[in-house]
Amino acid sequence: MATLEDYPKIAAGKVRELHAIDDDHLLLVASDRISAYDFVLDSPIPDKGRILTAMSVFWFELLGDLVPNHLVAWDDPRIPAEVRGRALVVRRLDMLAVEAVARGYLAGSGTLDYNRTGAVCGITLPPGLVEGSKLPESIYTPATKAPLGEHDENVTFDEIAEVIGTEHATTVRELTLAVYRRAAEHAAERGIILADTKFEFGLLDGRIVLGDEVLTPDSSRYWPLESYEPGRAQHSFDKQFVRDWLTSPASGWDRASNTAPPPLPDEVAQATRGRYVQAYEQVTGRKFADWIG
Ligand SMILES: C[C@H](c1ccccc1)n1cc(-c2ncnc(N)c2C#N)cn1
Repeated sequence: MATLEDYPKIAAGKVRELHAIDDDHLLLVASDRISAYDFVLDSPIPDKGRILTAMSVFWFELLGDLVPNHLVAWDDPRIPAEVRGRALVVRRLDMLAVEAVARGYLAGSGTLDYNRTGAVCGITLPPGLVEGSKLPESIYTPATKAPLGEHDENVTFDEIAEVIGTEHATTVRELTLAVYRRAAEHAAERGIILADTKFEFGLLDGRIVLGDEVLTPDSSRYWPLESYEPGRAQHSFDKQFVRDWLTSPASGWDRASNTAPPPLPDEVAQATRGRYVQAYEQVTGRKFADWIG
């Protein structure tokens, strides 16, 4: 059985790592780390890596008829025991330099751009929209990847086409919107608003293939349908307990101080685990207890 040390680390994000298995395969590892307010917290959320990995596997299977993907295996002897259930064997792709974002609702940087310009990524939106507004139709709002810890930069379709070519830029836009719309419809039927999501695509033998994690609460905004109310920041399905505790007097933390947040109380970490489990079971109809690792 392989161990993680056998696989050289080739990339690291805030909460994930990417290792090389061989020339054609990578190991995509999800940790139990959680980030909030642009900080990676000291406190892990038990099983977060396994839950989000199980979610990606579900979505890859559900959406496989819309777009080919890089997933090779999730239960495989190449996966070290220490990361089993929170690691995927994936095909090595030639990644396209675009953060392929689809938005069905106005939030975050989308609201910021809209308030400044009336548009997002060059797409003019109707007047009168507010934080959380549902858009008349979902839109493609690509971004360029920023260095670790900085926010990606929203750009226009033409700016992306300059970088990856019009043909690939067009295919990425079509796939991003089609996959998001299908996923958002599935989630909405199960009481979860998928407000937006970010995909990464790569080339494999000249074909465009969906990579990375997909449609997880780390790559998407998950809002509980029952508390949806345009005009304010929406409750995060998974991160709201963490945000509420960190911004409460109980934490003793001052968000404006730009100092690292304190560790979470166990009950906040456990309640957050519960929200990830609930999101998984609500979206997939599967029991997390049945997942490996
Ligand atoms: C942004 C993301 C990342 C993940 C984990 C940690 C840091 C970054 N990433 C994914 C690849 C990548 N490269 C080639 N083939 C692939 N199949 C993938 C994937 N997935 C490169 N970077």
